[in-house]
Amino acid sequence: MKLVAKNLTLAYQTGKNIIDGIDFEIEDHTLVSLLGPSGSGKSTILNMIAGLLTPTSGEIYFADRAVTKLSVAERNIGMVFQNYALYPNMTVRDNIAFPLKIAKIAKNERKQEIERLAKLVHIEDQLDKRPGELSGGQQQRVAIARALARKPAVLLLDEPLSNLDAKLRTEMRVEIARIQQATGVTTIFVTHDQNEAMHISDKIMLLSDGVIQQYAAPNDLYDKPANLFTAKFIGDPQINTFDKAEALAYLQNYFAKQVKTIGIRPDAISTIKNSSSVELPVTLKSYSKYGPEQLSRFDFFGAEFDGENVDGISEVEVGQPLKVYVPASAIHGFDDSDRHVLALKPDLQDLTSSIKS
Ligand SMILES: Nc1ncnc2c1ncn2[C@@H]1O[C@H](COP(=O)(O)OP(=O)(O)OP(=O)(O)O)[C@@H](O)[C@H]1O
Repeated sequence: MKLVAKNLTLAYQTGKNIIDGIDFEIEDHTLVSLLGPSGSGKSTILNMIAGLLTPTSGEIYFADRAVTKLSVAERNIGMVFQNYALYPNMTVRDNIAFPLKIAKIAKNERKQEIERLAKLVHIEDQLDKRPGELSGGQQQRVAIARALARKPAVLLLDEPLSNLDAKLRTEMRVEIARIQQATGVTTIFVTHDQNEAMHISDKIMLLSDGVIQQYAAPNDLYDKPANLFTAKFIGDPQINTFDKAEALAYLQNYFAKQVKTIGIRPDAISTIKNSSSVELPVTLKSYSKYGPEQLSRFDFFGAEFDGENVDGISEVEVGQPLKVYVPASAIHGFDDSDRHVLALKPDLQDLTSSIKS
C-alpha cells in the first residue's frame, strides 16, 4: 500500500520540533529505509506511522485513507523490533498464531497460514520450539512471520538486525529483502547503518535533526548528493572535502558558480586519463594494500586527501609527484548553504573563466 505523509510535525512539551514539517511518499510494494544519526528522528517517524505517537500536526495516509487519528489496531500494520518481542512461553507456532487468534481466524485457516508463513521465512522445522531455543536470526524470522500474519498494509522494522552478529546481519538483510519481494508488502526499515540501508532499500530517506536531507535511490545518494550532509554521511571511506584556499581555487575553475566546499569520493580517483576527466597535480604521501582494498593518500596544494583502489597507483613511488584524474561529474561543489552545485565538463572550463571575468 502506498503511504503518504503531509507536513508531518512532532514536538514534545519542551518546544523544538523533533520532526519538522516533512512530506514524503512511499510507493506501494517498495522497501524504504529511514537512515540517519542517533536522534535524527527515525524511530519517531516510524512510531507516528504505526500510531504509537500522535503527530502535533500533519497527516498520514495509507493509500487514500487518512490514518492520522486511528489507533495502532485500526491501522493494520506489522511491526518488528530490535529485541524481537516474542512471547517467551509460547511455541513458535503459537507466537505466529497469536495475531490470527486475536483476529478470530478459524482454526483450519490459521493452520494453513502458519505453515505458509513458516515456509516463507524458512522456519518450518522450528515450529514446536520456544523462542529461547532459537538463534537470534531465527527469532527475528519468527518475529517477521508474526508481523506478516495479518497481511499488514505496511511492515515496520525498527533496527531489526542490531542485536545480531556481523555475519548474521548480512544474512538477515538479504533475507528481509527476499521476504519483502516475495510478499510485496510496503516496508519501512529503520537503521543507522548506511551499509545496511544501501544494500536493502529501493529508496533511502536520509534524516538529520528531524528534516529529510535527501530521499532517493541508494546510488543517487552516493553519486548525486543533494547537500554536504548527504555527501559526508554516505560513503566509507568518507568523501574528501576541500575548503582551503589553494585546492579550492584550482577546482573552482570547473564551476560556473562560487562554491564554498568541494567533495571528491576516494573511489573516483584514477591515474588513467579519459575524455571527461579533470586533472589534479598531486604527490603520493602513502600507500597501503589489504586484501582487495588499496588506500592511498595524496597531497594536493597542501590539502591531503584519500584515494581508494586508485587504478595504476601501485606503480607509483611514495613521495613522487604525479597527475591523477577525476570524472568531472564526480567533483561535487557545495554553495554557502551546503547545497550541491553541478560541476561543468572540463571542456567548458574556458566558458567558466569568461563567466567569472
Ligand atoms: N519523550 C520524549 N521527550 C522529549 N524528546 C524526546 C522524547 N523521545 C525522543 N525525544 C527526542 O527526539 C529526537 C528523535 O529521537 P528518535 O528516537 O526518533 O531518534 P532516532 O533517529 O530513532 O535515534 P536512535 O538511532 O538513537 O534510535 C531525539 O533528539 C530525542 O532526544
